[in-house]
Amino acid sequence: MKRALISVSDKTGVVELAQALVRHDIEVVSTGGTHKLLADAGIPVTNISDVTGFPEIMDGRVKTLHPNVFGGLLAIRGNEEHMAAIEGLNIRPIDYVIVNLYPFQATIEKPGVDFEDAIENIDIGGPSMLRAAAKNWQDVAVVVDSGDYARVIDALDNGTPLTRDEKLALAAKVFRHTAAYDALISQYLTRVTGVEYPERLTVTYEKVQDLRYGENPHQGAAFYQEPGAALHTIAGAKQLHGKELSYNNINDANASLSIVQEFNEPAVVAIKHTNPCGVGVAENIYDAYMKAYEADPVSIFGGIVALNREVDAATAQKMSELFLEIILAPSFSEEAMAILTQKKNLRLLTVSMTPQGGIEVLGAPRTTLKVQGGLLIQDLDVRQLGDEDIKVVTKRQPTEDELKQLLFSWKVVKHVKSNAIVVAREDRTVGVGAGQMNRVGAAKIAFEQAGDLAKGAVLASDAFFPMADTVQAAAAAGITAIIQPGGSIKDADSIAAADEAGIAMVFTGVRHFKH
Ligand SMILES: NC(=O)c1ncn([C@@H]2O[C@H](COP(=O)(O)O)[C@@H](O)[C@H]2O)c1NC=O
Repeated sequence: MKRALISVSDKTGVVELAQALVRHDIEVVSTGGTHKLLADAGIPVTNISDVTGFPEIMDGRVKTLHPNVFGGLLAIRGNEEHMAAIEGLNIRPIDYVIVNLYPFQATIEKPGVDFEDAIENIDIGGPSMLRAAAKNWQDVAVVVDSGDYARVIDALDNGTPLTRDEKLALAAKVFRHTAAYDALISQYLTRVTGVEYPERLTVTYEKVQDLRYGENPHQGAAFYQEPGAALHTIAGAKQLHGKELSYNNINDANASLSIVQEFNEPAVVAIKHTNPCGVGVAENIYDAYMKAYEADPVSIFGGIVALNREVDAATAQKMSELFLEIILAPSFSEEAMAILTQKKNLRLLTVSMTPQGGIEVLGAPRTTLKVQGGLLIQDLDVRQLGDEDIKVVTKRQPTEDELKQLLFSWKVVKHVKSNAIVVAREDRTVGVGAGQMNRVGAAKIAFEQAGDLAKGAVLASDAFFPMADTVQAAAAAGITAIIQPGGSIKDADSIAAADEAGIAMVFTGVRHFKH
């Protein structure tokens, strides 16, 4: 008689599976809680203690860890020595293993999780059984995912046995599962022990969805999320309407979210190719949108717009006049939904607006960049300016109004690809120069876009000026105040150029490269 061992924490669907096994004369063996559930459902089930000859001990820390179990799992059926060994010891083969693990992830995601509770939720016996069965995959069908129960039931009921490929696929799934489980434990303990950049990086991501393609149609792609990805991240966003998100949509929406989360006041960000083409802040979301729109009415076309307040009817109406790929906001009013859902292709996403770098389960938020043969990983750039960072280096002090505009432009320039220059006026960008190989080139693009609006505007630069040319160009364009990190050996030249033009310039001592 064949044997199945069932030991599951998540008991979804397990009664139906056990019924099918029993229907086909397969003996079911189970551990405490699973045994009780199956017995209560009227299913004949053997207690694991009758197999091991031991009671479950130490609050379940040891229940299946026994040669009578592992011999039955690991014996290669075609190996005479193996079979003689287990037979001599009165160990019976186990042909099916259905196991899922203690809920470690759910435990560490509980607010204020207790360390002892987390440790107790590290499953030992379950992964051991899964790995043993998966190693012996040709002889043991191993099921870790309740989504695979239907196929096992079908195999039994319809006489379509699991194929070699299916059994190998089930085993591969097990090793992905146990590897991810251990990765999560190691990440948690890495955080608890305060190790910032461990000697070995063990991370795990879960698939959210396959994507139609990557950055270009000839590239395959999928979207994965961090376990417990928080609600305020793009992975935690909820899609209310529209076509499936694309690779570029997700990347752009992420960029828009990162910028809009910089602001506490009502703010709107329009994004093209991960760079902001318009950012506006105001007392209400409609005005903020109009500022972001007017910043660059050309580039916003086909763009992604993030708002940090509920989208109301008036703002929705205005946005519906344009072709946009995505609108992302904490919420949409009913009227706004009625207006925007008329646009079939427009994607509507809700995301909570907790500032970036908010609650994280597995430690400080980081950014990663895949390079050939490796991975660059760094802390997220969440450095905010304090009063102590602002150093006026020119003869002229910025006015209060200029300082406000400088701080606004500084928040934006941090999110623009380097070399980055942002030209801004009253709480809106008017020119953005992104991703240029030289700084003055980025400035020229920003001035050209700003046109006459550059006169009397302010300028932010993500890194220092290597020479005075950008300040001279700014003076010619009519810029009145500049914010930049400082730190060039030629700072004195830039300061002199600013003084000559009557420009007020502040150094922050903070650089915001973004590549
Ligand atoms: N210690 C052991 O020998 C052991 N054997 C199985 N488990 C786990 O116990 C859980 C099922 O327990 P129960 O059937 O009592 O509800 C499963 O998640 C299984 O992975 C064990 N628990 C933890 O390590």
